Amino acid sequence: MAASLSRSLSPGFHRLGESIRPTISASQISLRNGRIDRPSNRRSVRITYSSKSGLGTRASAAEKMAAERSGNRQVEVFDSEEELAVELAKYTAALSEKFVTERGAFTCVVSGGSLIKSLRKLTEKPYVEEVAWSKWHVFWVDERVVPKDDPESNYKLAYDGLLSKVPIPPGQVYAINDALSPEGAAEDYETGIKHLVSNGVIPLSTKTGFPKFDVMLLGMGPDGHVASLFPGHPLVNENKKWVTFIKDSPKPPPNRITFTLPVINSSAHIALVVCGSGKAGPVQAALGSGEPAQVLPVQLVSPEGDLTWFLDKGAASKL
Ligand SMILES: O=C1O[C@H](COP(=O)(O)O)[C@@H](O)[C@H](O)[C@H]1O
Repeated sequence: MAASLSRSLSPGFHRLGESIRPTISASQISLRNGRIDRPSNRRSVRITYSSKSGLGTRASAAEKMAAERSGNRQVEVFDSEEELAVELAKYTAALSEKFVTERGAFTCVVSGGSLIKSLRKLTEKPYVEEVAWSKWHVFWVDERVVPKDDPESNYKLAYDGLLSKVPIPPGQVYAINDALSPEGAAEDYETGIKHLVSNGVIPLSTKTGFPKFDVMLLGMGPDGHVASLFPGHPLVNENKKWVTFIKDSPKPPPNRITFTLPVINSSAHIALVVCGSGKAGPVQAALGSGEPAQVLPVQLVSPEGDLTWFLDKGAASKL
């Protein structure tokens, strides 16, 4: 496992519970089995929903079990990506404070893609100075098996956009070994996580026996893929491994490793961050009344902890 950067220790962050939300008309939102909650002092629409997924009638038993998990589900819709980014930084910093206070470490899993740009506010004041970066442990939910300086590398994306700008100790940034084959890199990443489980950095879920990360900050592709789990691909059904590989990714590059759904769904918190009207269809399938031709991976994201959707108006336009 590789590491990437180093700087000094920062004091803890103390902003839990503060709230600044953007404006959107509640009349723009409707949701099957959902409830719109818009207190007068809030500037975004918050939707709390009781239906755990939009799986419809085609769901398998495993899919329905995932849909029955018990954490809170919340949807936040923002007027713009800029406003979403402000709130995402606040959410992430608050979770960092919570877990650092509770257990002295914060395990944060990131995806690649547009998510990283939406984390940019963490590199600005007050977060850059006040978050307890020295306690962070950073992982990738998926990674392309390419060199770390390749433009396709999720590590490079995160390094350039976030990790090079905040003082996380290099030994706590867990990149893949890109010198290995996809099979080897997946096995190596899983071995590294097992080591951190045995060290007590990552707990195991008492419900599932899979590693329980504090937060996963996930993006979603326009086809409804999350991590490198693509619609209709057999990897979606992997239920034993923690990390697996794909050599025929429909989105280039073809060679990738990815966390499996049981690991994703064992998380304490998941943020699904989705922007743009090009992604409104899968958002509708997961949260609204859409019935896609096949079950989409995003519909199977159902953590035992809390799930918060961060949507801009475009992504929420079909709700
Ligand atoms: O290939 C990937 O795509 C997804 C979605 O990316 P986006 O740019 O459409 O947000 C990303 O979440 C994943 O980590 C990445 O490997």
